[in-house]
Amino acid sequence: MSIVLGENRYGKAETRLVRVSRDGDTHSLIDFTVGVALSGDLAATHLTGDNAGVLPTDTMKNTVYAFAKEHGAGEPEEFALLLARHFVTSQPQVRAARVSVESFGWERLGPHSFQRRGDHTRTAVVTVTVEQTEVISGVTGLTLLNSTASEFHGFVRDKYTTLPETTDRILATAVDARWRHLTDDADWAKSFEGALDALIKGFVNTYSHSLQQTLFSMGSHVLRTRDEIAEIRLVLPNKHHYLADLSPFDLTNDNEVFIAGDRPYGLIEGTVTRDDVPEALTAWYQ
Ligand SMILES: O=c1[nH]c(=O)c2[nH]c(=O)[nH]c2[nH]1
Repeated sequence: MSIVLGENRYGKAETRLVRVSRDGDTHSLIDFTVGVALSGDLAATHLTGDNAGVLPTDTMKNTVYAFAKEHGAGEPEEFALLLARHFVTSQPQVRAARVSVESFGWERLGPHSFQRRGDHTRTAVVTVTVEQTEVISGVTGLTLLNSTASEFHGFVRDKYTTLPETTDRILATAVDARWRHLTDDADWAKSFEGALDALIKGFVNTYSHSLQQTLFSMGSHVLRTRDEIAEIRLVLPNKHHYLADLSPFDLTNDNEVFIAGDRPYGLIEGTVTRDDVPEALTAWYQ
């Protein structure tokens, strides 16, 4: 038996970047958390401690800030592409760079005043290898609720099943979605807004018999409306709302008073894809 080094990568996680752009008294704001992970010919440092091929993670962090000054931060996908391409083209031992960006929205309150938006976070993950580039955009924490138009019945029952069937329930989730682009060149802002709108419309306009059905409908709606997107992965927690039992107080409850559940929660996950698109790079699966 011999012991060998398996897959590895290294980088700087969660570099916090705020970039202010000044146009006279009117400022604009970009707020990113950036992750960099590099892989390639890095066996020596693991096997012998020879660091000749190791670009320090501290340098990666510095590069994020220097690029924000030199190039501006721009759209998350654009900034991630710039950084990933830089590491692959400037470091011969680096074969792949994965740059992730979480972008936090700030709503304008005045020329130089802002309010942090808490309703969702935009994400981008770019992987650049010597041969290929892959751009994944996404959203997390997009919380949606339909107070009706949701049923759940006809499911399997065994001796442990207690869940009552329902033809009218609250359906709520916090959407965590990632979608893979067909190319590395798009109007990223427009594409994101379009995909977000399609996800929301898909949720709102689906009469649901399960969160699984809603997932497929949301994903399909994105692919039908956005030609530049190859496939989409959705992770949807089922934010259960339980009907409160008001019978001890001689009160009826016609789907009006609910207990918002916390844990545990159902977790519905799925990919919706076009059947004619090329295979994803590994970044998709991480
Ligand atoms: O939409 C749902 N899908 C399920 O698989 C499930 N399971 C469950 O208990 N409630 C629900 N709701």
